[in-house]
Amino acid sequence: KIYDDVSDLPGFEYDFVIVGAGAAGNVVANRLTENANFSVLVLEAGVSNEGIIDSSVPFLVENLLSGPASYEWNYTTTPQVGLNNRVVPYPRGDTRNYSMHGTLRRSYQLTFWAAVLHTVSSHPNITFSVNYAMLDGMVYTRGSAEDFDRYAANEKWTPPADNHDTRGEFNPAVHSTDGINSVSLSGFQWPIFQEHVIQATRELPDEFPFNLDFNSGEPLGVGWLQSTIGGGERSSSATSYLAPKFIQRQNLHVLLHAQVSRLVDPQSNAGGVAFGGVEFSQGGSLFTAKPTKEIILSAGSVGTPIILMNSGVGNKTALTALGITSVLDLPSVGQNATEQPGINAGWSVNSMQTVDEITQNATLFNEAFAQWNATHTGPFVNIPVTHIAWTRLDADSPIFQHVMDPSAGPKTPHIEVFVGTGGFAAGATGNFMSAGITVLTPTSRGSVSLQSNNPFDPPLIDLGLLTTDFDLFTAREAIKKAYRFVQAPVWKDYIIAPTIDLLNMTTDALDEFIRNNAGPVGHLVSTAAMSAKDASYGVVNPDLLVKGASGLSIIDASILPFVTSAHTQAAAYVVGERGADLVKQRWK
Ligand SMILES: Cc1cc2nc3c(=O)[nH]c(=O)nc-3n(C[C@H](O)[C@H](O)[C@H](O)COP(=O)(O)OP(=O)(O)OC[C@H]3O[C@@H](n4cnc5c(N)ncnc54)[C@H](O)[C@@H]3O)c2cc1C
Repeated sequence: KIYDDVSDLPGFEYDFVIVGAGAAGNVVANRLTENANFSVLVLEAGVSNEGIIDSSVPFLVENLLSGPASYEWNYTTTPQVGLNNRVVPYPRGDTRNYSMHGTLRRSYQLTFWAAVLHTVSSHPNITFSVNYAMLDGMVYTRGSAEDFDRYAANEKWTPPADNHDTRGEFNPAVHSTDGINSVSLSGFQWPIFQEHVIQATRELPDEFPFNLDFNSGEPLGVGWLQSTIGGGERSSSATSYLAPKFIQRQNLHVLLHAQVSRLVDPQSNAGGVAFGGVEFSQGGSLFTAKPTKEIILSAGSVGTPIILMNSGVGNKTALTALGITSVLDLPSVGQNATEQPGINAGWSVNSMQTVDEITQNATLFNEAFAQWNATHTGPFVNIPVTHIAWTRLDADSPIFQHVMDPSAGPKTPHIEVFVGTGGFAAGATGNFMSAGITVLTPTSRGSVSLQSNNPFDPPLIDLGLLTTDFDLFTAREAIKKAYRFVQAPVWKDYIIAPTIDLLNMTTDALDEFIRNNAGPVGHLVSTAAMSAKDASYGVVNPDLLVKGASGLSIIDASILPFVTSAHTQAAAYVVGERGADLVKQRWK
C-alpha cells in the first residue's frame, strides 16, 4: 500500500526499512515482498507519479525538470573548476511544487532532449532519478559486457507503440519478454532522418558501423534507441516494480513525503555497529521506523552518503569538525563521485520532417498531445532521439601516452553521441538535428559532503567535472567524432550549417566552449563504492553490507565502483535485483 500520511501507517516496526523509492529501491521492495513473511516499509521523500501527466507522456519528460513546477530537490553543485567555476544545478526529486503539477503547460518549450538527458548548462546535473523514479529520460542502455559480466533477465521486451515491423532494429535473442519493466524501440518514426542515420553507417562503416543491438553487451557502433516505455507510456521502477498488483501485497508499505534525516540508536555488537532506527520527517515532525532485520539505503548517489554522514558514518575528522559524533570511521563515504560530462551540438537542416514542426507550433503540439491522450500513439510516445552512436578514442590517441585507458576493455565505448531530430535552443525557429555528446569514461572524481550538522541542509555536491586532461581531451575528440558522423556524404543536402561551428575553432577556443557549456548528465555513481572485503577503501563489501556495520546494506547506484559506459538506470536495476537476492539469501 502507498501512504501519503504517516498517521495512516499500520506501525513503525518492519523487518526491512528501505530508504528511497528510486530505480533500485523499488526493485528491492518488490523482490523482498515476494516473501510473504517479510514486512517492508519504504520511506520516500518524493511524491506519487499518479496523475502526473508529464511523467506518463514520454515526450514531455522535460517538463519534469524545468519550470516552476519541476520535480527536483533544487540542489546546485559547488563551483566547478573544470567548468570555469560555474555553479550548475543538480536536480533531484522534490515535493514542494506538487500541487502545481499535473496539467500540460502551454508555455512548454523544447530545449531538446539532449539538454535534458545529457544535461547541459541549462539543466546540468543530477543524481536521482527522481522523485519516486518517474523522471529519468527512459533511455535504456545496459553498458558493455565488459562493464557488466552479467545482466539479470528482468526486462520485458515490448512492441513499440506504433507496432511497426522491428526486424533489423534489435536482436530478440538478447532480450527477455517476461520480465517486469517494459523496454521498447521507438513507437514513432522520423523516416527521412532515420534513413540518413542508417545510410551514414553504410558510408562510414569503420568508424560508425551499424550495430543491430547495442544492449547485446557489445555496444560499439550505431544502434536504434531503446527506452523504458511500454504502450507509449513511461515504464519505470515506480510503474513496474510498484505496479498495483505488487502494491496490493499486504506486506509492502510505501510512505511518501517522508524525508529520512539519519539512522539512530547505534549499538556496537560482534558484527559491527547496528542502528536501531531510521529517523524521518513529515509535516515538520520527526518519526522513527525500526527494522527488525535490516536497514537498506537506496537513496541514490547523493541521498545515501548524506544519510550515512548525518548518522556519523564517514570520515571521522570531517564529521567531528561539523559537530557530528563519529560512529564508524569510513573515509570513502561520499568520495570517488563519478559523473559523465555532456555537451550538445546542433545543425540546421533542410527538412520539414523534424520535431521542431511540432514544438514550434501550438496547434500541432496540442494535436499531438490529444493523440497521445486518446490512443497512446503519435510523436509523444517517445523522445525525438532515434539512435545512439557508441565509439572509442582512436587507439593511437596521444592521450594514451601518459594516461591509462580508463574503459573496462576494448569493446567498451569512451564516447556516446545521441542523435535526434529537433533543435535544443529554446525559442529557436527553423528545423534542426542535434547530438548529445557524452564522455562515458571520465577519470575526474568529485565528492558529496555535508556543510553542517543539520540533516536538512543541502549537501555540497562537487562533481569534479572535467578536472583531468583525459576528460577534456575526450570531450574535444567526442565533438570531432560527432562532426565526422555528419560529414558522411548522405548528410550533404540535408544539413545546412552547424548552429555553432565547433569544428573550426582553435583548440583553446574549443576548450573554452566546452568548459562554458558542458554539464553533468545525471549518471552519478560510486559515492558509497563497493570494494573487496579486506580493502582499506570503499564503503560496502561485495555482499552490499556496509563495512564495519551490521544490518545495514546499500542497494543503489552509489555502490558501483565505476560508472558503466552507458546511461545508468539499467545498472541500477541490476544492483537492485542482485542486492535483493543477497538480502533474501541472508534471511532465508
Ligand atoms: C534528469 C535525469 C535523466 C536521466 N535519464 C536517464 C535515462 O534516460 N536513462 C538512464 O539509464 N538513466 C538516466 N538517468 C540516471 C538514472 O535515473 C539513475 O542512474 C538511477 O535513477 C539511479 O538509481 P538509484 O536507485 O541509485 O537512485 P534514484 O533513482 O535517484 O533513487 C533514490 C530515491 O531516494 C529518494 N531519496 C533520496 N534521499 C532521500 C531521503 N533523505 N529520504 C527519503 N527519500 C530519499 C529520492 O527521492 C529518490 O526517489 C537520469 C538521471 C537524471 C537525473
